[in-house]
Amino acid sequence: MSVYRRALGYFAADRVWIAALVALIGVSICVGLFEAWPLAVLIDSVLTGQPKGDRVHSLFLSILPADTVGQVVGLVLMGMGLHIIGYLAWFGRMMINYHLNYRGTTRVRHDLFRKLQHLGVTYHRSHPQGDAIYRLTTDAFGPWGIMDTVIGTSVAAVTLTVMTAILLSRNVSLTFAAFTVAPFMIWSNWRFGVRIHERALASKQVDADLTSSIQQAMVRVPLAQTYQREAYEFRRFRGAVARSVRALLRLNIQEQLYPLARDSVLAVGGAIILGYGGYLVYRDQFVSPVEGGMTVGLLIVFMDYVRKLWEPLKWLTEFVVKVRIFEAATRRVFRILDTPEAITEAPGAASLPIASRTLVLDRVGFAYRPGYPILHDLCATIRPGEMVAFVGPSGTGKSTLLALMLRLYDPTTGAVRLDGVDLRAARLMDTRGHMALVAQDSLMLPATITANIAYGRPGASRYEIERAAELAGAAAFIDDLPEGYETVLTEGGQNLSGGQRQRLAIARALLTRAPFLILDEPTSALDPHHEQLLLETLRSLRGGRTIVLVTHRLESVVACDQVFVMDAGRVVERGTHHELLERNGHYARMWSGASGPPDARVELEGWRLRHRPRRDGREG
Ligand SMILES: Nc1ncnc2c1ncn2[C@@H]1O[C@H](COP(=O)(O)OP(=O)(O)OP(=O)(O)O)[C@@H](O)[C@H]1O
Repeated sequence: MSVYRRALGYFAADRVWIAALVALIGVSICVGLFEAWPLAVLIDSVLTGQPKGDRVHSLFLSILPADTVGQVVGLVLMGMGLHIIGYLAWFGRMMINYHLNYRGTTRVRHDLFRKLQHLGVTYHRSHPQGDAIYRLTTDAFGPWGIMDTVIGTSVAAVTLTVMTAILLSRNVSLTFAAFTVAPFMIWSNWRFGVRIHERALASKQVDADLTSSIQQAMVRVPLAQTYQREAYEFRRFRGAVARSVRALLRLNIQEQLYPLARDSVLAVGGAIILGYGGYLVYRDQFVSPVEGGMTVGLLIVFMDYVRKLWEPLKWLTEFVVKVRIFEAATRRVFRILDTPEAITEAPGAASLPIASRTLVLDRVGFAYRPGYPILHDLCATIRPGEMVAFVGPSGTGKSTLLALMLRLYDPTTGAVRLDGVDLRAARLMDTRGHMALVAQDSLMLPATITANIAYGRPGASRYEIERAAELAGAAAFIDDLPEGYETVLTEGGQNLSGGQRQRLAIARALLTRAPFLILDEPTSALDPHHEQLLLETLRSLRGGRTIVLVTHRLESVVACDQVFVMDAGRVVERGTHHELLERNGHYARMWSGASGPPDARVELEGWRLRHRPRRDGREG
């Protein structure tokens, strides 16, 4: 029950609209019940010249003029009026329905989107993107589905009860005759209505799979070309399209069989009413006339009601299945909303205004999975304005450590502190506001270069943006583009080279006012010329900003104030480049592995910088 209550809670703010909807539904029901009566009154009371004494006839006749022509015209106008009122009520209902649907679903989507944002990397790295998209686009309608089904079924129950009461009050045996088709109506509703619903959902799911498979295939085009797997990729695509077509065909068959079944049952129902009702009219009007007996007008009302039985029976039949489907979608939404967030802000978290601060890694340990630690007992102190580097073999936990500095994860043991404040006790926005990260993959947005650089500081001036681009070594290539800073990047920035993307990512970080610049392999895609430019920029920033560098290019760390050498998740050495060479340990071995024998390394350092092969001085 709590799922239903919670789902309906999304519409609590729309009570007035729901009340208006209920009122309009009431109008629709009344119009539906009275629609056939003007014709019945015309035939039974006006054309015969013998007004019937029952309440409905009396009601109609009381508001009509006394003369026959006036009554005929009045009844025709009433019939038209009822139709128009019925249509207007229907239109109002539909508009309120859409309105409620979109308002409620928008609230669900807002909650879901915010939650997906807060769930952060831990969640997103372990769940496919398509899953989040499906929940946001399709499952988000679940709560409205529940609301709609509850309203629709309640209306159906009321309509059916009132109709049955009216029919019974008119003629009991004909009412039973009318209801002989009800089991067939229920059966065909069950058989087709429910199936259509299920198959429509299945087809939507297959369509979602097709979309995501197309998206993946487009991403893989270069890979497929490189490894000549186009035929394989086409087979995958063909398979996904075939599945979609099969699902649609299965749906279409049911959609076309349904009206056939419905019309057949209605035809049988109409025939029963016409046959048995016709006999009753003949008996009560011609064989042995009886006051209050069956009349032609009443027969028309019966025929109309039998036709109208279909809709409420459909709602009642489908209720359980429909509501279950929407309940399942709603549960999928709530499951995300109820997922505990790995990183949360402590109640009363300390405010940490943006400023240069000392960053301390205090015996930090970390494991992605319990029992499999990546980092062990790691200590480091990074003072304001320093340029430090973490180096070490691939997979030793350097990027993980940077993620801990941004509080994308919390340490399993120990603490990361800014000026002595444990990041877990500080406001999350404040912590992250201190750090500008250039990650290994330079994520670009499908927007202008200006917008890409200014993403972390939307209010930056044109001068500041151009200055950041210049410092990152990106200004020259941007100026060479026909549309310069207004060049629109394609998805993922694929219309730029890897090195150009990397320089834009660096410009983006430089533009922020974050005191810490955290760079994960910032020169991996840069040519020697641009690598040197960047290192000069970093050196010039030293003192103003604290720079934390992760790199495999040891030339980049020569000028660092501290170099932390990591191995298997531990800091095994620390010091300046020269101190570490003196120690002749891990670092010295890494250096000699990269540059030659340790004793030749100082000379080599200068030589390598001078003689590195130049490819294209301007393109990374
Ligand atoms: N999201 C994750 N879930 C589980 N394990 C992970 C995750 N991210 C990284 N790892 C593992 O953690 C270890 C450290 O990875 P990390 O990326 O921090 O290493 P690194 O030193 O930065 O490597 P490289 O120099 O190659 O970038 C690796 O064994 C990696 O497989």
